Amino acid sequence: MNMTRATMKQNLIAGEWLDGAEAVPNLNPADLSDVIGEYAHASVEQVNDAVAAANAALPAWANASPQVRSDLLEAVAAEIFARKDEIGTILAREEGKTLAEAIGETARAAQIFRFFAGEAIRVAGDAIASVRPDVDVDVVREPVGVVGMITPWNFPIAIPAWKIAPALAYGNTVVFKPADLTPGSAHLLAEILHKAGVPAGVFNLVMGRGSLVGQAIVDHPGVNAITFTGSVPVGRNMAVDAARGMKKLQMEMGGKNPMVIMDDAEMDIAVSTVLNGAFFSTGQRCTASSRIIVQAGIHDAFVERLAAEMQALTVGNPLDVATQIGPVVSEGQLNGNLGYVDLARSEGAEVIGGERLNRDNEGFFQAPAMFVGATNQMRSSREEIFGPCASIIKVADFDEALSVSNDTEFGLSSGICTSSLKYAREFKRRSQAGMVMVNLPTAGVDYHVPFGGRKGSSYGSREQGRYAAEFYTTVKTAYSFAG
Ligand SMILES: NC(=O)C1=CN([C@@H]2O[C@H](COP(=O)(O)OP(=O)(O)OC[C@H]3O[C@@H](n4cnc5c(N)ncnc54)[C@H](OP(=O)(O)O)[C@@H]3O)[C@@H](O)[C@H]2O)C=CC1
Ligand SMILES: O=C(O)CCC(=O)C(=O)O
Repeated sequence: MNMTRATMKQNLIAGEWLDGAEAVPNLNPADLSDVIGEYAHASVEQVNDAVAAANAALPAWANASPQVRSDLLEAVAAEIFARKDEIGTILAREEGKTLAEAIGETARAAQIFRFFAGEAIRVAGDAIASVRPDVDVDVVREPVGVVGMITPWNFPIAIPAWKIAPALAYGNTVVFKPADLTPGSAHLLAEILHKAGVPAGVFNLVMGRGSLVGQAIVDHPGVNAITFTGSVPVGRNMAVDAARGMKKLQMEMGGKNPMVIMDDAEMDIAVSTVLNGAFFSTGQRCTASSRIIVQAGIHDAFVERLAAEMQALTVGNPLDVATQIGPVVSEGQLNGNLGYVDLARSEGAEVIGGERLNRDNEGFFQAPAMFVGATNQMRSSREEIFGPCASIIKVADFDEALSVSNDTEFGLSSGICTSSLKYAREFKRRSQAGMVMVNLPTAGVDYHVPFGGRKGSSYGSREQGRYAAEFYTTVKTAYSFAG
């Protein structure tokens, strides 16, 4: 590999760009001959330095005027917007989603920074009458402190944006570890924050493996709060470690999201909703529809239409404009997906699609898959696959559809396609999920409203929108007696 130190992307610690303990090349999952860059993995000592810098920078940033914080976030938003094609191209190359999806995600990151530029100047409290005479009670929101952030590879700029923007808006300082598979978009975001003038130590980037760099952040006594998005197993262990250190914690994890198709659904809407929700972004969305629960009367016609349209999807290089489905993010993830395809078959489902596809330069391509005739008891219908695979489960009526849809350890997103107001209303009320969609895909959410789930999918308060303040601020109740 013809790489020089000059191309290496460094960590940002205390306002300085620094080499790490080792430099690791990152490859394009669609084309293994494409080396996107060489990224510096931070050492544990560097994590300690980043936490120290974040603590040192905290008092000044927490007391900076809201206008200063707002201006910074606005500048970051403007720069991301201006460079969205360039950033989107790196994102598509490192993660594998299509260029259109990658540019769309980048624009969404910019919108998130712009939204929190506004929120920074809207931090409000309460003046509450005391039960005692001549006593005033003020309830104010203050920053939580140093926030450690650990993010996954599947939304490598939007998820960091929806953690970093509110953290900075509310006066916190940040130590951020992006996913090892997708450091490129995170590094560009760090460059933009630095260029926009984020004070030294207020924002720190430490790249590297979760087991080392991520764990060092979670275990560090100088970190006050942890926000994590990723898998359930990693999240479970992290929760124990964070609780041991008495840290505030927010976690968004997996899903096995149901999409109910009722007999009275509009067929075009049902098919396009499932194509998008189950297979776009290669199914690599925690909000992806992975259990399609179909009422008996529409089942066969729906399956026939969906199979035809799924098989017509163009799988290929994300940089080709004709591509609708890019590669799986890594060989490990691809092998996991293929294992679930075999499992579904062995459990008795009829598998349509799902095979590995050979393309130039040994990319990790897989045909989207439907597991027809699945039951909700099959492991392939219960465990998160995180790939372009959906179980198709036939049910008799609305009550069975609702019961199957809630019969899962997860509770992130759910949906129903129906033309009945009664079913739509009942589903919205009784679905055990944090986000419920009617005639819309389970994935693809707005950037300014709460995001998060229930049961095994989430822990702690919501991300995004004004609800993010719950995590990124702590409430102080101040009493005063004028004498
Ligand atoms: N609910 C939600 O909002 C979302 C949930 N997800 C979930 O994320 C998963 C896919 O993402 P994936 O990146 O594979 O998830 P992982 O849980 O494997 O990794 C997530 C992040 O945690 C890091 N990490 C791993 N081990 C540790 C550790 N011991 N201590 C601290 N950090 C650690 C990873 O580092 P490393 O760089 O080494 O991988 C990565 O940065 C899916 O299960 C998906 O459902 C994804 C997006 C959104
Ligand atoms: O569905 C979305 O828009 C975002 C969901 C997300 O963050 C994810 O799937 O990882």
